[in-house]
Amino acid sequence: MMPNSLKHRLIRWLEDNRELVVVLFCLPASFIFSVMLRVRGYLRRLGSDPQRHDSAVREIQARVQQWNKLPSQNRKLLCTSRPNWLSLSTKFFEKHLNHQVPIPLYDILELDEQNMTVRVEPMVTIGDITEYLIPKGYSLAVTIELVDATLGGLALGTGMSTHSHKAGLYHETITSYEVVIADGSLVTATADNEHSDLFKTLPWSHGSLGFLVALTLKIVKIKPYIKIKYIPVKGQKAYCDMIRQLSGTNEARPKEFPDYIEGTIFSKDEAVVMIGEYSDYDAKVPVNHCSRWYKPWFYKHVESLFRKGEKEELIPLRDYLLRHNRAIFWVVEDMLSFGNDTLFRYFFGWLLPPKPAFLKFTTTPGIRAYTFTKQVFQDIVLPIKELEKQIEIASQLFEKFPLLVYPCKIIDHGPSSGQLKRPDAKYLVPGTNYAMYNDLGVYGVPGRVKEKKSYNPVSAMRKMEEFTRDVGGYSFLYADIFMTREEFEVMFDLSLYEVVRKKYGAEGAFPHLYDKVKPEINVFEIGEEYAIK
Ligand SMILES: Cc1cc2nc3c(=O)[nH]c(=O)nc-3n(C[C@H](O)[C@H](O)[C@H](O)COP(=O)(O)OP(=O)(O)OC[C@H]3O[C@@H](n4cnc5c(N)ncnc54)[C@H](O)[C@@H]3O)c2cc1C
Ligand SMILES: NC(=O)C1=CN([C@@H]2O[C@H](COP(=O)(O)OP(=O)(O)OC[C@H]3O[C@@H](n4cnc5c(N)ncnc54)[C@H](OP(=O)(O)O)[C@@H]3O)[C@@H](O)[C@H]2O)C=CC1
Ligand SMILES: CC(C)=CCC[C@@H](C)[C@H]1CC[C@H]2C3=C(CC[C@]12C)[C@@]1(C)CC[C@H](O)C[C@@H]1CC3
Repeated sequence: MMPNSLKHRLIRWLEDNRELVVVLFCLPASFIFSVMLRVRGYLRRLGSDPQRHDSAVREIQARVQQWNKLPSQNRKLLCTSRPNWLSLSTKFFEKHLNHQVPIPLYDILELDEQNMTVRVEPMVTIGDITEYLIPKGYSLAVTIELVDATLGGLALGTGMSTHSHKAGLYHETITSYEVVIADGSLVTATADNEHSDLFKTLPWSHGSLGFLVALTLKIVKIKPYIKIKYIPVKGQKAYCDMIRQLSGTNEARPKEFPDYIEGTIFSKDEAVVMIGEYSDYDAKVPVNHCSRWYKPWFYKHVESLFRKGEKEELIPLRDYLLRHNRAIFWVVEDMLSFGNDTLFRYFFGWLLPPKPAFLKFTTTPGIRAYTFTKQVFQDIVLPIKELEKQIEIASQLFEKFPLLVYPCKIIDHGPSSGQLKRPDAKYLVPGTNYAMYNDLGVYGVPGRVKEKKSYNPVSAMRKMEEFTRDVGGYSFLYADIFMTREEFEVMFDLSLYEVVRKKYGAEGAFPHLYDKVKPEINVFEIGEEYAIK
């Protein structure tokens, strides 16, 4: 046993030298961890066999049927056995309190070039599908930027990308879900079959309605490059108006929209707006392999354009899609302040990013409390007409820049059409059935924490959530939420969801959505304890 004084000295040393610990321990360990996961993925692919899909699904059905035979007092609620640390959520849903069913479904089942769809098993990752589709000249209509996200997790959570002003949220690109429901039967839900109610409520359901065993997604034709134009803009109104105009929010809409739109807001008054188009090689435009290990972090490169001025570049498509991977947007900056220094990049840049799964795997209760009290990881879907207000409130509450803005179409599917409330009529784009929203991404250590100014994470986040509810927005549910159940039910429309839960026997079989996504820790208690007074 180590004496207490020595233990405290060691902890103190680790805290005072934490960047050294990140470089000498976290990054190499995370790298080895990633290699091990890659080898596991490779071995899994070697033994993969799409023909086995039906028998694997029968096995899942059999397990659910066995669960049904258990005496009711022994029946814990169902969830998948995917370990928590693999999931791209900041929370640790308490799987050990549930009955876990393995979903060993990792195969791409069928590419249908006629109908421009791909049928996949739910555990296929964004990394797998881009490796498969891009060489064939396709990509998903909404390709999320994190290689580890699974296509099933995104379907039952949500997803968005810089193409979402055209394609909408990820679930708008799903044409069918194959689901094992609570009695063990297999149903296929599409927009217009007898399970259309299930189809409408599976997005944002987080595994609270059944086990997803396959899904079919729309794909789009691509070109090898994205021709990207960076436009540095000064003045809040100027950059907000530009993003709205480019994404087609205003009545006077351009005929053609850019394929990709992104805004990175560096201060209240400065942003770089990026527009990208699919492109073939063009000798007149410089090529930037921006995802290579020695290249500046993407958002730093973008920031440098304030000095250099407007610019056009060709980025190979995969490099573009993974442009934010090495710095996890700007999350890594707060762990490693010198991570973007030239020398570090050339010698150690290949060690980045620390794998989110590794960060979760090594999270102790103390780190978990630290992560949600002294850091903020939030993506919030808000009406783009309120962009100025969003920036004002987020910067007041968190003092954290950059902020990420992705425009996103929210389609009005009519009354009671799923968990997403209908967009308010005042936000609808005239002459269309959709409103233009945007993701506002806030990531990292709030300025107030860095400067040791008073900061209460719970009241800050609750103010942000209140604003979100007031304007009819939605919080991404991978992130910590601070809402009570009543407030949650104001943000989301659970009317059809509750009907579907009853109809498909999910009540008493799967946890309720709110219970699935609320933080596993008492945020109010811990938030108070850690608040900077
Ligand atoms: C061993 C280790 C593991 C880490 N794991 C994660 C992780 O899982 N997720 C993540 O987002 N970042 C992780 N980090 C990075 C850490 O969160 C960053 O260093 C932090 O963002 C620093 O912010 P700051 O400079 O504002 O901290 P400060 O405000 O200066 O930090 C406040 C206090 O908390 C301590 N502290 C900070 N981070 C940790 C931590 N993770 N464990 C224990 N004490 C800490 C600091 O040393 C300091 O005493 C880890 C760092 C270390 C050394
Ligand atoms: N750009 C973007 O849009 C991004 C979005 N995200 C978010 O990350 C999450 C996706 O991460 P990922 O790690 O892939 O997914 P997760 O493992 O976090 O799964 C998300 C939810 O879906 C459930 N689920 C997953 N697979 C199945 C299945 N086959 N059957 C039933 N339920 C299932 C999980 O339930 P269970 O707990 O039972 O496993 C969990 O509640 C989403 O919430 C998404 O919103 C993350 C990064 C970027
Ligand atoms: C661009 C959009 C729409 C979303 C990007 C979301 C990401 C920034 C987050 C998704 C999962 C998040 C996690 C973390 C940081 C932010 C995300 C990558 C952590 C790595 C933060 C540190 C914790 O210890 C583990 C988290 C895992 C999930």
